[in-house]
Amino acid sequence: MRIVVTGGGTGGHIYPALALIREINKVNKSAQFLYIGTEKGLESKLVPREDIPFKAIHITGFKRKLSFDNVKTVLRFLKGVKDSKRLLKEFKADVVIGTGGYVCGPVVYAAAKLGIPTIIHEQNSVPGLTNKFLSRYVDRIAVCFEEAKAFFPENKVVLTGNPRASEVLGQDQIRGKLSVGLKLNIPSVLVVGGSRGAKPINEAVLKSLSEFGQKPYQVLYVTGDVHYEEVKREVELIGNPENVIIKPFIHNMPEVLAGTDLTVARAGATTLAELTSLGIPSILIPSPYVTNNHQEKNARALTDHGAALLLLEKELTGKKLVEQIDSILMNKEKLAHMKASSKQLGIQDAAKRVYELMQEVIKKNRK
Ligand SMILES: CC(=O)N[C@H]1[C@@H](OP(=O)(O)OP(=O)(O)OC[C@H]2O[C@@H](n3ccc(=O)[nH]c3=O)[C@H](O)[C@@H]2O)O[C@H](CO)[C@@H](O)[C@@H]1O
Repeated sequence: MRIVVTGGGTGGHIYPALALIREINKVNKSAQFLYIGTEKGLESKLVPREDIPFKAIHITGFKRKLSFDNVKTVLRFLKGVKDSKRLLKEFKADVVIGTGGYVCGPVVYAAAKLGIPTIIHEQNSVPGLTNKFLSRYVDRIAVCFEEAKAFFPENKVVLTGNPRASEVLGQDQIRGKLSVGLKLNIPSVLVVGGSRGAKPINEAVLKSLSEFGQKPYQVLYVTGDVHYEEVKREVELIGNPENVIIKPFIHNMPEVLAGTDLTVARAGATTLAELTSLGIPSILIPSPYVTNNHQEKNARALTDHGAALLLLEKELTGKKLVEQIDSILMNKEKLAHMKASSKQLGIQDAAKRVYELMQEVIKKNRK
C-alpha cells in the first residue's frame, strides 16, 4: 500500500499523522509512505526525525479578511495543486490522508482531482477552514468528537478518534519519568501549553513556582521551545524548587504521559485524545485565540463528563492554578472519579479505525 500523509503547521496536526504511520507500520510491513508538508511548518523538523520520506510544497493560509495577500494565496494554492499532482503521480499513491493545517488543501484537492481515494482527519470538535473546504471533494471524513459530525456530509463522516490515542498506550512509565528527571514515588503534574507553549500559562506557573516548592507532588513544566530562555531567566531570579523540572519541549511525550497523574494544558484536540485514552484527569485552559473558539468547545466535551476542570484564560492566576491542582491531587476520591470519566471518553483503537477506513476507500475505488 502506497500512502501519502499530509498535515502540518503545529504538533496537533502532525503527531496524529506520525502515530498513524507508526501504527500502520506495525501491522503492514510493506506499506510505503510519503509525507508532504511545508518547509516552514514544524513538520519539516518532526517528520525527518522519524526517517519518513518528506517532501515540501510552498503554500500559505488564507487571511480571513479580504486582502491582496489572498490573491497571492490563491495563486500559491494553484501552484501547490500542480506540485502536489506531480508528487502524487511520481509516488503512485494508493490513498491520501490529510490531518489538518493549510498544507492539506492543495495536496488532498489534487489527489481528489486525480481520482486517488482521499480521507481527511479532523481532530477538533469544530472543523477548520481547510477541512470544511476539502469535505466536498474527499471520500471520507474521520472525526474525533460526536459534535464534529454535524459540520460534514452525513454519508462521508465516520467517528474514528485520533491515532495518537492508540500510540500513547502501553508505554514504559518508569522510563518516561526517569528520562525527564522525575522521581518515581511522588505524584506528578505535567504542565504544558500545547506544542508551541503558551505565554499566559507560563506567567501563571512562574507566579506559583515558590508555592509548588512546598507541595507533596512534583511538577514537570514544559515551556514551549520559543519561551524557554525567557522563562529560565525569570526562574533564575525566583529560584527553582527541587520538585519542579523545567523543559523546553518533550519529544517522548507518550512515555512521559504514562507516568503523569494530572495534566494542566491548553485544550488542543490531540492532547485531549491522549489524555482521555490514558484516563488522565486534567485542568484545561483553552486558548481563546483559535478559530471559532474551538478549544473551549473541545474542553467542554471533557468537562461536561467530569473528566477535566475548566480554567478560562481570563480567570487564570497563579493562585487559582495551584488551588485547582490541589483540589484534585489532594482528594483521592475526586482523582479516581476524574480518571474513570477521562478513560471512558477515550477512543483507544483509533489508529485501527482510521487504517480500516483507508483500506475501505482503496477497495471502493478499485471496484
Ligand atoms: C493554537 C492552535 O491553533 N492550536 C491548535 C493545534 O494545537 P497544538 O499543536 O498545540 O495541538 P495539541 O495540543 O492538540 O497537540 C499537541 C501535540 O504535541 C505533543 N507535544 C506537545 C508538547 C511537547 O512538549 N511535546 C509534544 O510531543 C502533544 O503530546 C500532542 O501530541 O492543533 C490542535 C489539533 O488540531 C488544535 O486543537 C489546536 O487548537
